[in-house]
Amino acid sequence: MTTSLEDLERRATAHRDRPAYGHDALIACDRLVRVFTTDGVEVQALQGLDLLVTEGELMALVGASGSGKSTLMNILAGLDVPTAGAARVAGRDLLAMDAKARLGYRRDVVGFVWQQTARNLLPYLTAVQNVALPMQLGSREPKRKKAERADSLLTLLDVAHCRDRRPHQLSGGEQQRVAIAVALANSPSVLLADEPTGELDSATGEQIFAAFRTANEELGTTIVIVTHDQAVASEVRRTVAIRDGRTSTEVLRRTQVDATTGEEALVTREYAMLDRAGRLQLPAEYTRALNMEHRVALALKPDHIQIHPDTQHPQEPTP
Ligand SMILES: Nc1ncnc2c1ncn2[C@@H]1O[C@H](COP(=O)(O)OP(=O)(O)OP(=O)(O)O)[C@@H](O)[C@H]1O
Repeated sequence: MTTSLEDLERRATAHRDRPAYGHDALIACDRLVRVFTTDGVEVQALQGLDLLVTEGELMALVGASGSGKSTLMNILAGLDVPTAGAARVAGRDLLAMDAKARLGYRRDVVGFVWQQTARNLLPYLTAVQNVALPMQLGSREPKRKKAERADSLLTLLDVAHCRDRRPHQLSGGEQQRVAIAVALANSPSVLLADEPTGELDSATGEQIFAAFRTANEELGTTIVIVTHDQAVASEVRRTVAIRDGRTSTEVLRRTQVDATTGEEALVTREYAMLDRAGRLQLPAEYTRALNMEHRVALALKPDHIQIHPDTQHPQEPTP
């Protein structure tokens, strides 16, 4: 079959008119690359990472140590700049911001909660003073309004009783809940949290996760949590796994109501990410189970693609 000039023109027009990648996402990372060079040695922390997060989502990022999670979080937090690719958060281009725009971005667009409780709060300020501080640097609201907002955030996160205490007079869990209130002080579009339950026991970790859920449901804040905590990862609707500096698989969870019994059940489904070049990362446990290495056999079916081990097609002898 030959392709006419009209066909080519039609295809080119359709391609041009397609909305840009991630146009309706709040966070859009497109082939993000971050290379670190130390003593002449290059480390590719991010190797073309694609990630879309929609407004109002509460999602988790998981991955082995060194897979690039913190590198990604630092970029999204405006603390680091990618080497290549594109990243947009709430309409801001993270590669094109000058120092002033970056400062405004960190103050007004994103809030962050770090694993080390000590990094989140100033030790010589009380809880309510810690929450009020970003507001003083940020919005031009009257002082009374800011004080009211600081108190209502502490109440929302169930730490109103800690109002006049300094961080060392708070438990680890209370410190993290106050830290979430600080991160929400300037009503950011996105709240980023890097291992926020990492230093806490599992019961306290659950309380912290409940605080994130409250922030997401009550204030509509979009939340991205990096976690090793399986309990947190399995409570969110979407968990994205990062492997070798790329997003590899994604687990989506939804509640399904049985039509006859009316009972609710949680349905979980795992997906592999298809990047814009058509590359697919198969989960390591799948490829290991079927001894898939180097090459797999593909077959296109009407509604799916089959992937088989390369047993019928032995490897070409290497020269
Ligand atoms: N500032 C830096 N200079 C040099 N290499 C770095 C730097 N930051 C990170 N790396 C390297 O980049 C890779 C990704 O690191 P990153 O901290 O993003 O991983 P991670 O998934 O957050 O790991 P962990 O779960 O252990 O925190 C690692 O190989 C790390 O050694």
